[in-house]
Amino acid sequence: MFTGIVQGVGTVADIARHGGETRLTLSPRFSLTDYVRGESIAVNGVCLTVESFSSGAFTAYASAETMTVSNLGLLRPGAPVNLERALRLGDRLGGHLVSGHVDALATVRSIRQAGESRLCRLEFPVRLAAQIIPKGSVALDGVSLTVNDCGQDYLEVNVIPATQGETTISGWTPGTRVNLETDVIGKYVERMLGPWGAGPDSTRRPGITPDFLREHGFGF
Ligand SMILES: Cc1cc2nc3c(=O)[nH]c(=O)nc-3n(C[C@H](O)[C@H](O)[C@H](O)CO)c2cc1C
Ligand SMILES: Nc1c(NC[C@H](O)[C@H](O)[C@H](O)CO)[nH]c(=O)[nH]c1=O
Repeated sequence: MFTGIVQGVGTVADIARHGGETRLTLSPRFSLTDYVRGESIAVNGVCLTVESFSSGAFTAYASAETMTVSNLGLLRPGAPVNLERALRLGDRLGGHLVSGHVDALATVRSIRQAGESRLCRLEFPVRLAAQIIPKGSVALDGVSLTVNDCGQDYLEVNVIPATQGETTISGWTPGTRVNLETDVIGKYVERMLGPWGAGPDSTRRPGITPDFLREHGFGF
């Protein structure tokens, strides 16, 4: 688990393709020394397992699925990535609970300056709409952000100067593809509500209607 409080940026040092799978070598641009083989590190919000490490870099092996679902498949040598080590029990939960399982790619549609902040609007697949709510949290490229505003296929986040300075978000431009992880609690709530959930219009299930109640013995 992670919290979406990115610890620093790293550089993609090497990309070695093995069919659809890929071995990534990543160099943190900050001090990261006490690695443990097998530990989890979120790279742009994608949970990866540390395979090997040296003083200035570590390697992780990404599956074909991971490379397809996330933007790791779009990276080129020299690209910057957000890095976060796994949450240690007892640490402050400064962001929100992030699993490191990316749900989909979102696309940056517009960026507006608002004072020193940047209002970024991104488009996401409609199937995720029920899991994204105003003032809820999302992880975008592994960064925990509050949803300012949202609709069926878009969300807007306000990126403050500190976050711009400590993450790759300063490099976003319209068209940038970003890893989106929705709030894990929203996923469970949606699943538990099952057929009664309020999905997006295109997938809406029947809901609790007077007819539904009558059919199930709640006559009135
Ligand atoms: C603890 C943990 C470790 C993971 N390690 C890897 C890994 O080494 N390589 C990989 O391709 N995917 C790994 N994944 C899955 C990966 O994060 C996932 O496929 C993408 O986030 C897309 O959903 C891991 C997931 C978790 C939760
Ligand atoms: N919730 C918002 C944040 N949170 C802080 C970032 O997650 C953090 O700065 C980053 O992970 C680097 O450590 N930042 C915002 O700009 N906007 C938010 O809504």
